[in-house]
Amino acid sequence: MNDLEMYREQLAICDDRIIDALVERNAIIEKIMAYKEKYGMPILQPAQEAKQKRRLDEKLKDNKYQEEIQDVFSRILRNSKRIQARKLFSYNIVLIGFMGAGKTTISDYLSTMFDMRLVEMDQEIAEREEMSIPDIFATYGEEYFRNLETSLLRELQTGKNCIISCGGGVAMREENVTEMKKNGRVVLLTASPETIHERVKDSNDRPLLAGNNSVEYIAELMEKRREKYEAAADVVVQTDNKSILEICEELISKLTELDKSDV
Ligand SMILES: Nc1ncnc2c1ncn2[C@@H]1O[C@H](COP(=O)(O)OP(=O)(O)O)[C@@H](O)[C@H]1O
Ligand SMILES: O=C(O)C1=C[C@@H](OP(=O)(O)O)[C@@H](O)[C@H](O)C1
Ligand SMILES: [Mg+2]
Repeated sequence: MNDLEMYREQLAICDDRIIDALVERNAIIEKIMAYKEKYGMPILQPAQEAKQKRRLDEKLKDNKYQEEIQDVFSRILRNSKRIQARKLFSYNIVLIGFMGAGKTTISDYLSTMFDMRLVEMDQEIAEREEMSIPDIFATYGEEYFRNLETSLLRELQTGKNCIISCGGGVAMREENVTEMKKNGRVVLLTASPETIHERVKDSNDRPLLAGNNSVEYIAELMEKRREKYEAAADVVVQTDNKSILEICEELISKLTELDKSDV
């Protein structure tokens, strides 16, 4: 055997060790998940994730291949998140609720924590139309926007394990709710009119609130929509005075409870 062949054999042995380590690592991930479930512990532990990262940074500080190894670990972490997500959610998570309830914020956080695909409907529509939501309303009218929402939602039913952040009006159409439920569980986020007002009062990207941005108007529109939101929801998470992490934990635990009661 010449040297080159010998090195190639050594490389193959190394790869086998990496595979064995990854299999072992993934099995540990599953054990951690089972442990958290058994003892009712929070699934998302950003502080632990940060601690793990600090440990790696320290360990690789003077390593010649620091950048390359960090890159591999970022993928390993992403894949661990996917393993968790696939185990927890075999469906789309669809967030609905009034403007300012936190659909965009919560979806964004969840998609990062579980490395799940995220579709922010407002953003997707604005990108496709090459126009902001207020401009779409002003140029083509609300009905046109609502039709775009319906066709996007239909299109999204080909996938699973995706987070769909709806615009606040999406759940008002019955046909949209039928679409959401094909592959998804529907999570309703709620907040009081006062909280909503506090959250949205300085924003200009919600045409329905332009010139109407008061607690009274919000309360009135919310009341008109309430029945449809509640009818569409599989689970409800109230968000007043709660942190993003608390809301996400509650959402996860309510969804997993729902799955247990389904079987
Ligand atoms: N739980 C929360 N606590 C404090 N502020 C929040 C919370 N959830 C959302 N926000 C803030 O409220 C505003 C509206 O949130 P957003 O996610 O855009 O709501 P939606 O998509 O439901 O309209 C944003 O500025 C966001 O940072
Ligand atoms: O409630 C609504 O009818 C709307 C909510 C908005 O999304 P957010 O709920 O994310 O603000 C956006 O889709 C549009 O301005 C209409
Ligand atoms: Mg939003």
